Formats: sequence, C-alpha cells, structure tokens
Amino acid sequence: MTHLSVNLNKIGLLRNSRGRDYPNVVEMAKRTLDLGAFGVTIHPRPDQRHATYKDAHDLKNLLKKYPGKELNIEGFPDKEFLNVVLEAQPDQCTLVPDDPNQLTSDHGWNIARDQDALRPVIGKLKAQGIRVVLFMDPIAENMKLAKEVGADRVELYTEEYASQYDTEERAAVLQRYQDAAQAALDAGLGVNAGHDLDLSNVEALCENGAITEVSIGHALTVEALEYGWDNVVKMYLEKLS
Ligand SMILES: CC(=O)[C@@H](O)[C@H](O)COP(=O)(O)O
Ligand SMILES: NCC(=O)COP(=O)(O)O
Repeated sequence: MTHLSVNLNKIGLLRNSRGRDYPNVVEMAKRTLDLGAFGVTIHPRPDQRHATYKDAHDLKNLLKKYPGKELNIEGFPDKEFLNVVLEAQPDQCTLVPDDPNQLTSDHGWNIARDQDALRPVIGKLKAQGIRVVLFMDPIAENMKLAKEVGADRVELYTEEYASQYDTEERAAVLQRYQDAAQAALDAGLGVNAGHDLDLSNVEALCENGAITEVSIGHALTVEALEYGWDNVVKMYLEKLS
C-alpha cells in the first residue's frame, strides 16, 4: 500500500483568485483526511500564489486533531520558508530546488553541488523532529549522496514518467524509476514520489511496493471537476491500496 498525500495548492489558487476564503483550504483538508487520505501537502512559493504561509500554520492546527495523519510542506529552503516550517512543525518537509519565478517544479537537487548548503538545513529540520525529504530526479547513482547529506527520504520527480506513460517508452522509463527507488532503499532512504501523477498512471508506478507515499494535487483537482472531489480521493485510495 502507498500513502496518499493530497496537495492542496490548487485549492489555494482558486481561493486566492477571489480574495475571499472560499474554497477554504482547511475545510478541504479536513474533508480529504476524513475520506481516508494519509495526509495533505502544500508547496507555498515565495509569491504565495496558491498555498500561503498562513495555510501552513492553519493546517498544522488541523492535523493536531488527526493523530497518525501527516502534514507535508514542500518548498525551497530560503530563510522565510524555513522559518515557517520551523514554526509550523509539519511531520515532513520536502526540500525542492525551485527558483522563485518557476511556473512549477521541474527538476531535482544537484546534491554534489548543493550539499554544503543542504547539510545544515537538513540538520536543523531533523533536530526539530521533522522528517526531511529531498526532491530528486530518478537517477540511481545520486541516491547514496542524498543519504550522506542527511535526508530521511527522497521524493522521485515523476514528470518524465507521467509524460512518457502513454508512449512506447513507458516500460523503460518505469524501470528507471524502479531502479532509482531500489537504489534509494538500498541506501537506507524511504521513497516518496510526485508531480503530474494521475488516476491513469499512479498504479503502475506504485505496484511494486517501493514507494511509501505519493503527493498528488494538480491532476487530482482537475479530475475532481469531472468525478467530484470525494469520488476522486476514493478512486486514488482504491488504486493505492
Ligand atoms: C514539488 C512538486 O512537484 C509539487 O510541489 C509541485 O511543484 C506543485 O507545485 P505547483 O502546484 O506550484 O505546480
Ligand atoms: N510533490 C508533488 C506534489 O505535491 C503535487 O504535484 P502535482 O500532483 O500537483 O503535480
């Protein structure tokens, strides 16, 4: 079984588009957890275009009422982001090497280049009992270094898997992700995955059991326009069970 963490960024985007608290991110998180999701994720970006730093605190307060469920906060570890994470104390923090002006996340860490910056950040988060995840491209050779800089898990960046899923490259690409996941496990890391996963491609990625948690938001929100939020969350839970 793979845990489902629903990314609420697009709920935040809809909310921010009218300047009122509707839809309410905390209400959607509560609804999602009550449906059986393992957790919720937000990825607040410096411009707070969708998820906000206030959402981090509000969601943390909600999760206090859900023992065993988790809050995952993703983002680039700049000073403001780290202050928010250290205040909010999520269960998990996924560090993502995004520039502020990126449309969305589109690459994993270059740990060999960034290790001196990452080590103290990871140490500070872990000292607070926060599980630390590094957002990584599916390159098996890089997994040992993720462990060496102190990460607890990696999150495999799955855009390439998703974009190749409906092509004849599917099997080869999936094998590369499975090899990267196994290399992470062999290095003593847990394995998460996310970005562009959807109802059609999530099952094949997770069926060998190597992946502990997927975080899904964009496609899930779009699919909910067709099937309804509750039905879509239940559909993912069924596929990941
Ligand atoms: C790291 C990752 O893949 C997700 O957090 C993704 O970046 C969502 O961000 P947007 O919702 O801004 O696309
Ligand atoms: N880490 C991936 C995530 O949180 C959601 O990515 P997406 O499903 O919005 O592409």
